[in-house]
Amino acid sequence: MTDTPLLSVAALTRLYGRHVGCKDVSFDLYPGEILAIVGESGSGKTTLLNCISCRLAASGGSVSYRMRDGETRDLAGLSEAERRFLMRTDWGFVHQNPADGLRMRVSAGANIGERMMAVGDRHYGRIRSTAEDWLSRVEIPGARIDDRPTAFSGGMRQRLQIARNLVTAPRLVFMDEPTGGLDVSVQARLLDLLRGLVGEMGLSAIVVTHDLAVARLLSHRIMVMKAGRVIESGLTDRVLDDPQHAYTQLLVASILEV
Ligand SMILES: Nc1ncnc2c1ncn2[C@@H]1O[C@H](COP(=O)(O)OP(=O)(O)OP(=O)(O)O)[C@@H](O)[C@H]1O
Repeated sequence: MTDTPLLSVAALTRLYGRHVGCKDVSFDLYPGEILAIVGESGSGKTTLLNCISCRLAASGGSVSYRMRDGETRDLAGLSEAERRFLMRTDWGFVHQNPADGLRMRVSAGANIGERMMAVGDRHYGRIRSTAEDWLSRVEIPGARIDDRPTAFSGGMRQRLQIARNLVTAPRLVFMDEPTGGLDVSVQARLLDLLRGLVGEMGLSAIVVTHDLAVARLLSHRIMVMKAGRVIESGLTDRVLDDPQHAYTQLLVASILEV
């Protein structure tokens, strides 16, 4: 990890009319760091993730990002084309529902290949062999390369979505409940896989989850949200083993319905 943050979020706020989505959220994310955002349903996790990742306009505050050339830019100042380029090349976004992050009507290989082509790769042989390699990294048999995701199980679809996102070696990956819709046994395997890949590639990630076990396994740091605000943050083990805020104590004790 370096001394310069990859991402800096300052006083980020999103209102829906008079209703608070998230308010005054500030934090830095360093290269190689995994941050989990936790909190009960409606606490503002998804709103915050979408504002940070430029999928939703903020009502106030700022997000700055250190680009590949080393320059830190305020994301609100990027042109639409620059923002799209950043999303395609330097960022990944893993949705809870794989159908939101995959193209369901094209083959598994093409789902991976498309991302490579978006960053300029045009060599068919290399694209296909890289796609094969990534399928095996996410434990999908190479023989399924020409199958569409519609023919895959939920767990396989999610693993394909992960491969599609990671194949271009993004520097920052956003994940919204990445194990959300899966059976418990499938979740555990997927988490192991995800943890291995993220660690191996030294990625930075922001993971939204209502599942503290996911936060415990994946993240270095945790931010606890309630009613749109961050009420506690710190190293994951510290926050989960010794929560300071009464709400976090309830969350950890699983007394809250999350
Ligand atoms: N499009 C919208 N219009 C109005 N209010 C919204 C909208 N989206 C979210 N909200 C409100 O903003 C608050 C935060 O919602 P958000 O979806 O970010 O929470 P969350 O923690 O991600 O919840 P969940 O875990 O259920 O997805 C909630 O009170 C929600 O009702």
